[in-house]
Amino acid sequence: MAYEKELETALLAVQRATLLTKSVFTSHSKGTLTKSDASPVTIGDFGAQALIIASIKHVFPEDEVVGEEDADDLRADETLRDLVWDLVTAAKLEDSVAEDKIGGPIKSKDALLEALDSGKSAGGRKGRIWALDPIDGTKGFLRGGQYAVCLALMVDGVPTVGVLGCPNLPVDDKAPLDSSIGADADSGEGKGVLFSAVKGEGASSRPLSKAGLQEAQKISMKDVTDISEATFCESVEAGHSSHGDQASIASKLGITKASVRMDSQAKYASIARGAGDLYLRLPVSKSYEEKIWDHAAGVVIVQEAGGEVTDAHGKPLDFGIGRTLKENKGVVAAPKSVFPKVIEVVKEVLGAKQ
Ligand SMILES: Nc1ncnc2c1ncn2[C@@H]1O[C@H](COP(=O)(O)O)[C@@H](OP(=O)(O)O)[C@H]1O
Ligand SMILES: [Mg+2]
Ligand SMILES: [Mg+2]
Ligand SMILES: [Mg+2]
Repeated sequence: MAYEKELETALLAVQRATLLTKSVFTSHSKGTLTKSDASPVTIGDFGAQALIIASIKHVFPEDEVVGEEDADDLRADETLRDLVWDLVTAAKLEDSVAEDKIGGPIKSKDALLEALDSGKSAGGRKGRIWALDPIDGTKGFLRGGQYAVCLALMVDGVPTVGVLGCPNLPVDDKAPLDSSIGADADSGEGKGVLFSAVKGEGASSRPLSKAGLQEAQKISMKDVTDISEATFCESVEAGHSSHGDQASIASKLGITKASVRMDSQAKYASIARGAGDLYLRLPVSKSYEEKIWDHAAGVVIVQEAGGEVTDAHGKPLDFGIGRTLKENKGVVAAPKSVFPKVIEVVKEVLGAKQ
């Protein structure tokens, strides 16, 4: 199997970091700050990024990382730094062999800051670069809804290994999606999944565990024959994608079921396992550039589960031009069989607005 060590490292790193985020949700104040773009960030985001980068650098010291967060806020605030330090030292996998594989605990507060600051790669078309979103859907995380810990290895600008930790999705790949999934999904019995894919080798899911890795099972998208029966997923946040355009597209496709709204790349995971069918993310603003860490892992998982993903104009997403998808606008993901129909209608709806 290709990229075996990369996949194992990514799975263990994401598993450990996802446990950290759960511990923030249940027992700490979330230490929420507001970033310069007015979006929230928490001690969970900082802790998860530091732990994942430390894991990657332990196994693959030469690899670069494009990570969403950095250590500026922690360098400026000792109390915040101490909170994150307590979190990362408590987040250990119970299986010591697994924990050792990703380097064991972070050694010092300086090492914590260094790891957190090692996600500053500019990205690019050459070599091995990891794209990391320590908590995707921070707003969902704060609400007790869906969120995901997201990590992908890009090789020469192409997402090649992808892992998503989704603590609030049901373990059962067949569990039906309904609108409550995005609203009140706090982790309980039967929740918590790790999704993964390696290019050319299919996609899998496995239950999240506190120890080593559980056994995986293959996942695939649903074989949609009648598009009007499809379930479509979209963001909870109206500021992240155009609910209005998405409703028009669904209506033109003959879809009568309400959309399932959920935060984060849990949307990619949910369509990849066939719980939903389509993911529509139509832009709300002309100037916003989608970030590579918001999509890289989800895209390879959907592709390997039998789906196609492009931007709203039908252009392939180009992950090789930096930290953002600046040559693309919006995202559309669907099973291959119905993708041409979906993108035709997306173009129609966008065209009518010109
Ligand atoms: N105007 C905008 N358009 C599209 N995406 C946006 C946006 N503003 C923020 N985002 C991104 O939307 C992500 C969440 O996506 P979703 O709506 O699918 O949950 C955020 O990730 P973070 O939560 O990691 O910051 C953020 O990067
Ligand atoms: Mg963010
Ligand atoms: Mg994100
Ligand atoms: Mg994030």
